[in-house]
Amino acid sequence: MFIDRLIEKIKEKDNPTVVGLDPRIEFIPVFLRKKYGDIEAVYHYNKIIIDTIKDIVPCIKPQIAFYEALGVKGLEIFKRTVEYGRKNGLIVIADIKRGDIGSTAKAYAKAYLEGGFVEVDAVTINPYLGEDSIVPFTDYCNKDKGVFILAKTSNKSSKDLQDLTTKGKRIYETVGHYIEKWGNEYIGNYGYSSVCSVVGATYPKEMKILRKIMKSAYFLVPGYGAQGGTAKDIIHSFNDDGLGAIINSSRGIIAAHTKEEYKKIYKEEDFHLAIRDAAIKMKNDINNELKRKFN
Ligand SMILES: O=c1ccn([C@@H]2O[C@H](COP(=O)(O)O)[C@@H](O)[C@H]2O)c(=O)[nH]1
Repeated sequence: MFIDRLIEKIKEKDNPTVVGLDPRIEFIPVFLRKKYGDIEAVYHYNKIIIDTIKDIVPCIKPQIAFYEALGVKGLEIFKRTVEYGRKNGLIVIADIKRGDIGSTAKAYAKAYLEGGFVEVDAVTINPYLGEDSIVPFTDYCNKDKGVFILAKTSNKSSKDLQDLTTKGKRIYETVGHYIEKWGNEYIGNYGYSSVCSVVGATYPKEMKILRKIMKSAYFLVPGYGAQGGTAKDIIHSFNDDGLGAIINSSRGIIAAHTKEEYKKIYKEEDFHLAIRDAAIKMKNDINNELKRKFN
């Protein structure tokens, strides 16, 4: 089951974090761009990142937008990146945020969870269209796949719709109840479901509320680092068993080498060492906070 595989990887690496592979050309060191050209360099940059973090991190989350923006070649690089990550033992969550009527959702699910385009371990889903747009994806939870459904997103405007109150509940709370219900039939050995949730690091108060509503949904928590979320902010995404969440950072890790503090230490050819340092720092910061809370 997807959720058991995810939890076992997190335990094996003692690391509840995920590295977001959201490449921008300007992050890629010039020596790689010169060697491969701007677009192909994206693949080699990703490959070096995967080689650099695969022994410490359980999971990667490539964001499809950054590959689509590069055209057909970009999509091909997305596919090769996913395949390279999985071949190297990493769990891959494709951040595709799909949401459409059931018959179309079925095609999206086939594209990503059955290998029509590329086979990943899990995808992100937007629940705005309701249950019949979700079921074509959750059906794959019986086939070792996972689904992460947006509940409270990390962006400032998430309040516009998600914080509205209807029937006495915020929309994000209602979504939380639905996610818990949709996940009931896919509970694994650790008591968590392969139907998971997305909750932004930038909303610790809402996160605490959602943790109470969703007892068995694992949380994917974006918004750490570049968007301002800290180890203290994300701590309520975890349950008392020390499980329940995986925290994402994209720019904060894959662009670490562009920050002054690392530029001082590493030359361009060693950019991957800055990325590794940043990934280890994130792991330690979160684990220290977890120890403070649960020990
Ligand atoms: O609520 C959400 C849902 C998804 N994201 C995605 O996560 C990463 C965050 O990137 P950073 O560079 O660490 O800010 C990106 O792919 C978003 O599309 C999110 O930020 N918030």
